[in-house]
Amino acid sequence: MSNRIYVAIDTPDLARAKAIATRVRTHVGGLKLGLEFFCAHGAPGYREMAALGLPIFLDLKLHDIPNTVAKAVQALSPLAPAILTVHGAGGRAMLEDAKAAAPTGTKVVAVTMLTSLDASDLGATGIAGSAHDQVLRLTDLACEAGIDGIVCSGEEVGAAHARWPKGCFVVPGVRPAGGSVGDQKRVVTPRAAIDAGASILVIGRPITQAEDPDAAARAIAGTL
Ligand SMILES: O=C(O)c1cc(=O)[nH]c(=O)n1[C@@H]1O[C@H](COP(=O)(O)O)[C@@H](O)[C@H]1O
Repeated sequence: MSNRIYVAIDTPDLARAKAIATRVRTHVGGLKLGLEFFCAHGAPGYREMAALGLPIFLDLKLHDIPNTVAKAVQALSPLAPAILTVHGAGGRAMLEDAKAAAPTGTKVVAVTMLTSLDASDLGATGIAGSAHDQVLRLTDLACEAGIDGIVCSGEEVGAAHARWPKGCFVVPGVRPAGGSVGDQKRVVTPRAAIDAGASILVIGRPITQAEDPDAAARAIAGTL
């Protein structure tokens, strides 16, 4: 089975982004470029990273009215990312239109509940109930909208996968045992996420902030 780790290249520094990607490339299955990188470098930076030869996960977490999201996805289409994120909370029509606008080879996945949030954060936004319930609600919505999968934490991925066996399940908020969690709140180990049904692991700081990113990526891949 191919390597399921996408390393999150969260930096505005293009030279550093390339250096990290080049160092870890043999131990990961792809690169994730998110808001920090894309706001700094846009499509030209994306293309420089894509030239390194690994699949690219473009994580822009699009969330707006259906027409705006569909036009944004269309504008990104020449980049043909392997995976593209939108927010599930954007609603069914937004998800359907995002998928319709995406190129055939691009998986569109919906963020359910950010891994940096817990139930009390959810309550503060006016949503009662547990993280588990919220993730499953948005999993059903994503499945019904006909997109390719969801993003959730390792705590919910087992239940979400059981509900949607053919979905693609992206799990960030992953930490090797004992690793610093930083701003993440719903965290599991890489092995636990895979055992529970994750299709793809997104791992950033445990690799990119390590003294030796190459060794860190190799060590994590070795646990899978
Ligand atoms: O969509 C994502 O990738 C994402 C969703 C989510 O709920 N939580 C989350 O952390 N992410 C991303 O996953 C990466 C996690 O980075 P680390 O916490 O450094 O491993 C970041 O690039 C986040 O933007």
